[in-house]
Amino acid sequence: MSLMSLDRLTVRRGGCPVVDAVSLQVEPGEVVGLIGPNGAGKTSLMRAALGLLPHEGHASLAKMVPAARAKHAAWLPQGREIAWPVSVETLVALGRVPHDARGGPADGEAIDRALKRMNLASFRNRTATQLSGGEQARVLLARALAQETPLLLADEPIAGLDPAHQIATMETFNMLAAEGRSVVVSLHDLGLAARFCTRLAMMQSGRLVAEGRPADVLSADRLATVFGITAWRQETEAGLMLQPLAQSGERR
Ligand SMILES: Nc1ncnc2c1ncn2[C@@H]1O[C@H](COP(=O)(O)OP(=O)(O)OP(=O)(O)O)[C@@H](O)[C@H]1O
Repeated sequence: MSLMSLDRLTVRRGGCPVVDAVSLQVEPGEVVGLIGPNGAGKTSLMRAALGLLPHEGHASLAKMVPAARAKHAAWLPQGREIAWPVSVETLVALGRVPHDARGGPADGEAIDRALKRMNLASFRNRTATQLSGGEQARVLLARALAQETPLLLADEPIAGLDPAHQIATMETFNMLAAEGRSVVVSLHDLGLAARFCTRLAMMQSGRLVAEGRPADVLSADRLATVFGITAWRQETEAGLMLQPLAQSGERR
């Protein structure tokens, strides 16, 4: 059974479709990378999919009542503002609000798992607002992980993380997929998208222009016409290795 289903999802802003009739299914065990240049519509697509933006077409999550949706899908938005000077543990515990365990052992275990997954166990008692930008980003992702939902939607979760934590975060997404959960993640790092996503959905000007295996989606032609770049690319046993090299000037 699909964890998320979009059928001709359309979002209009100022009369223009910024998401244009996108259809996408997400099955259990997938890490779906949403890629595309700035302004392609990635954030709008995820927000509309969650019912956070007015839209046309069908979005399965948007149809759910909020209490059920919060148990089904966690959301990590692009904005990383932490408003209150609470401890890291308190902030991560907010991820348990949709569940009914009322601070019992099940909540404690979920919080521990999320802190461990984001390598934050030693930060547990630190004040969240006093952490570095990258550390705060990891805490907010831990809060989403503590929700322990079948589906996680994350908007540029590795932006601002150091290389080790970027890789660790992508590995965490792969671990969730191995457990039968799924992640939809927007990314600008095409190299990490190629290596760690099981499937890529490429957007351009609101439209889904390609979808499938990273090695198929990230063709030299699409890198030129959608992103305006050339790249070194090689298929290996570990997946597609890709390094952007230069602007190609061919972007349409
Ligand atoms: N509140 C708004 N009002 C009008 N237009 C908007 C609004 N928010 C976004 N847009 C427009 O919608 C389009 C898609 O924006 P969106 O944020 O979904 O793109 P994105 O692919 O996530 O971009 P980025 O990679 O830069 O984060 C852009 O052209 C943007 O200018």
